[in-house]
This record gives sequence, structure tokens and C-alpha cells, in this order.
Amino acid sequence: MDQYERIGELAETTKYAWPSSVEERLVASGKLHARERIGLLVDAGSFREDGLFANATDPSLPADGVVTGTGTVDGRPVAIMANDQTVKAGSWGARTVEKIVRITELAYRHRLPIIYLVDSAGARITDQVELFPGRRGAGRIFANQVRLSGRVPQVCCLFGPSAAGGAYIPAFCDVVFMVEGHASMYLGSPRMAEVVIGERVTLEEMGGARMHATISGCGDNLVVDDRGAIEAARAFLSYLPSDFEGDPPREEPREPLVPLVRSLIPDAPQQGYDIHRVIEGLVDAGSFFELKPLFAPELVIGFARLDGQSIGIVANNPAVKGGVLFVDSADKAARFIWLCDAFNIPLVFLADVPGFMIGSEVERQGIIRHGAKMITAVAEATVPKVSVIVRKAYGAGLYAMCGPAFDPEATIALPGASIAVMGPEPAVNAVYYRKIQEIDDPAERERFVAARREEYERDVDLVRLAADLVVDAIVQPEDLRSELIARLSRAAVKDRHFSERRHGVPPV
Ligand SMILES: CCC(=O)SCCNC(=O)CCNC(=O)[C@H](O)C(C)(C)COP(=O)(O)OP(=O)(O)OC[C@H]1O[C@@H](n2cnc3c(N)ncnc32)[C@H](O)[C@@H]1OP(=O)(O)O
Repeated sequence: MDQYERIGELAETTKYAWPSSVEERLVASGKLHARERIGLLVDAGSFREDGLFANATDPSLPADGVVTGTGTVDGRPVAIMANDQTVKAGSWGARTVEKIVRITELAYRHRLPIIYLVDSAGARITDQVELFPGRRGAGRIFANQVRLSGRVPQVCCLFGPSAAGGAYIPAFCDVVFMVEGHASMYLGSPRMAEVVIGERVTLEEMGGARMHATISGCGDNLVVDDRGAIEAARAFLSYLPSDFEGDPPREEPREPLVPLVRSLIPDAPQQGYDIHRVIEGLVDAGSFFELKPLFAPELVIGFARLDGQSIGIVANNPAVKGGVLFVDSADKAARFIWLCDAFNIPLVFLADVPGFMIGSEVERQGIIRHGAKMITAVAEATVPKVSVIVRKAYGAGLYAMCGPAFDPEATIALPGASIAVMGPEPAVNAVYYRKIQEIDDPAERERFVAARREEYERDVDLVRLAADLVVDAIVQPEDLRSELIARLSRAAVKDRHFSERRHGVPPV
């Protein structure tokens, strides 16, 4: 066998010579191999691999357990890292780490979105001296990811474990799609927790996909299988530019299937309704791509298209907990606003918010700090932003949903909207508490409260707010879509300078 043939054969065996036991395990688990995942992700024939022969002197470690390279997705170049779970559970040896470090550096230099296809046991414990502590050890992956953040999109599809150090790759990504039943993320495995801190929990309780998508917020969306994760990654990328200086791709405009009509929004401020119906009535048909739908669902975030242009939507959902803002909803909004602002995606806020939650439980959780984080993100966002008061915006909820003080291109109200420091009931109670207590006769007390309530509502009448230039326009529901399209297209030339400084010190 000459050198040409030898190299050809080595390349083939490195890529495809999986032992039959591996093949059987993959089929039984319903999982795909790293190379099959890449094949689904990129445009056919576009993948160019680096470091195929890493550790080629050890045939038990093909490519050292990771596939890296570049390809195109919908014609746009991307960088890819895919753990090979069939090689020592996708653990990272010294060459694995060097390959991951290199692909992150290439993504930085060439401004390529990077997709991490993760299925890994973390550091290869048996090789720790070579891979763990040095300048180009595993820590370098995370240092590079932090430098990439906001420069190019970073997407994680999580197909299996991402144990210990490996859990930080998803953590630094803009989005994490987790395959339900397979994906997990944890710093210490259940086995380790039992030994070290005496805790006995299942893998799902410790770091399963559903737990992270509903409770910790470390996962964004659950998907049913490997193909679903890849489809989600491709869809996510379709809303984003390739780097922080690019414009998001445009698509053909599509009218909503069912336009926004008044009857979708109940008049009574406390009555619940699903904000998804309002979103669907505004955006291009089928374009809403919700993120974190199971985490803090009282606030809805996601990408959509308006007249073919990518937008980010931040909307209160009165169908869940009345749309009140909590610690998690504030965090969810803040990170999404940062994402949109980093990648030039205009923001539309749909406010129907009674304010932030009150009570000792949320105070202990730091609701003030978390709320301030959301308000920081809103204030710092320099992309075009439009705030729509759908029905009500009370208290600091108005600020968090990009009220007039936060430089939206416009504050638009629907005709039934109200803006106030708080709802009428608590306001009357706050101001007249003692007087109300002093009235013994229940009927008289009711009359007194009703009269004060009427005075309060006169003060915050929408026409009065428009007369005082608090709102820029009052728009009928059926006209809101065209109003948003016109205002966002005119704001495209906006000066995005914010403040002379290195960076703020936000409350996080
Ligand atoms: C920066 C700090 C760090 O990242 S420290 C890394 C700590 N990592 C861990 O504690 C994870 C340990 N591994 C596991 O829990 C399991 O292997 C997981 C990931 C759940 C996968 O399980 P399963 O699919 O059943 O595979 P398996 O256990 O049979 O392993 C297959 C072969 O891979 C090996 N392996 C696994 N993990 C590591 C590792 N971290 N370092 C070195 N080798 C590892 C196993 O020993 C096994 O090897 P072999 O096939 O028996 O030769």
C-alpha cells in the first residue's frame, strides 16, 4: 500500500469504521453519530474538516473524539464542533481541546456563527495534565467563547451528556436546544453528588433536559430527537446575521393567517388571554420562533418576521400568573434583549403587565436586582425598539417593557390601554387606607372607594396621556401591524451610540 492509499484508508476508517457494538448502541438509543448530525446541519457537500488525524497513532481515539470544521447553512458559512460520543463518551483529550480551541479561534477571525453539537463526558480524566490546566487547556475554550459572545451567534444542540466542565459550552451559547430524554447538563453527576454531599437524585432531577428547560433556564427549547435539534438550530440561525455588523437575512413577507382584532383582548384588566394570539395576529404567518417557552411562561420571547424582517418580541402573557414579572421572567427578558441588541434585531415590546411581583418570597430572591437587570438591558438596547401598550402597563412594568423613558422609537397604545403607577384598587387602598378603615358602614365604604377609583381613572385616561405626549400614537388593533412595519423601517438608520465608557456594571 503506497502513501496515497494508506492516507485514503486511514481517513475512511477514522470517519466511518465504527465497531458494530457502537453501531448497535447508536441504533438502540435512537441517537445519530456526530458525522450524521453534521450532515443534517450543513448544505450538502459543504463541510471541510480540520484535524481528522488528531491522535491518529491511537486507533481507539478516531479524530480524538471531536469533529471540527466549517460548512455552510443556507449558503452562509458557519463553524462546527461536534463531539463524537462513540469515542470515550465524547470526553476531551489534549487534541480534542486543541481542536475545539482552534475552531473557536477560526470562528472569531472569520466571523463565523459557531454551532456546538454537544454529547460529551467533559474532560478525559485520564489525560488531565495535558488538557486541563495550561494556557491552551480546556479553560481556553470558555475564554474564547466569552470573546465570541455578541460577535457571532453561538448555538448549542445538546444530544447527550455535557458533564462537569463540558456543561459550560452550552452555558456560554446564545441558545441551547436539548433533546428530551437524552440531553443532560450538570457539574457533578448524581453518582458524585451521592458520594460528596449525600444527595440521592435521578439524572433527570439533577440535570435533565426538562428540568433545565422549565426550572434552571439553562436550556432554551426541548426537542424530540437529534433531527429536531438540528432543525431548530437552522431555524434559529435564519433570524440572525452572521456577525454583529451584519443585517439579519430578509424573507418574503407573509400576511398573518388571522389578523389582530379587538375581540382577542378582553376589556377587563384582570381577565386572562393568551398573548400568543396577539403575536400571531401581528407577525408574518408562521414566523414566530419562541424561545424558552417552558421557562417563566408569564413572559414570552422569540424571533418573528414583520414584512420579511427579523424582529425580537418581548411580551407579557396575561394567561399565566396574570403576566406579572418575576425573577426568572426578568432574567429571560434581559438575556433575549441583549441577544437582539448584539445582532441588530429590532425589538417589539407588547406590554400587558400589572408590574413586578411583590412579597417576601420574591424580595428574598432579589426581585429588585433581577428587575433592574431587565431594565438595564432595555435601557442599553440601541436597536430600533417600539413599545406597544396592549392593555395595561403598571408601575416598573412600564419601564421594563420599554416605556417612554427608555427611548423607544415610539410608545403606541391600543385604545383600551391604561398606564399608571399601579392598578386602581391598590392605588386607592394605598392613598386612602386609613380613611377606608374608619368608615364603618360597608355601603358608604364602597361608595367612597368607587368615587376615589373614578377620580384615579380620570387621571390616567389614555387621551389625557396622549395629550401630555406620554404616548406617541393610539392605534386600532387592525392597524398595529402596518404601524410597526412603518416605524421600524424608518428607524433602520438610527444612531446607536449609547454612552462613553468601557461597559456598565449591571445588576445581575
Ligand atoms: C473540566 C473538568 C471536567 O470536565 S471533569 C470531567 C468529569 N466527567 C465526568 O464525571 C463524567 C464521567 N462519565 C460519565 O458519567 C459517563 O461516561 C457518561 C458521560 C454519562 C456517559 O455514559 P455511557 O454512555 O454509559 O458511557 P460509559 O460510561 O460506558 O463510557 C464510555 C467509555 O468512555 C470512558 N469515559 C467516560 N467518561 C470519561 C471521562 N470523563 N474521562 C475518561 N474516560 C471516560 C469510559 O471509561 C468508557 O471507556 P471504555 O469504553 O470502557 O474504555
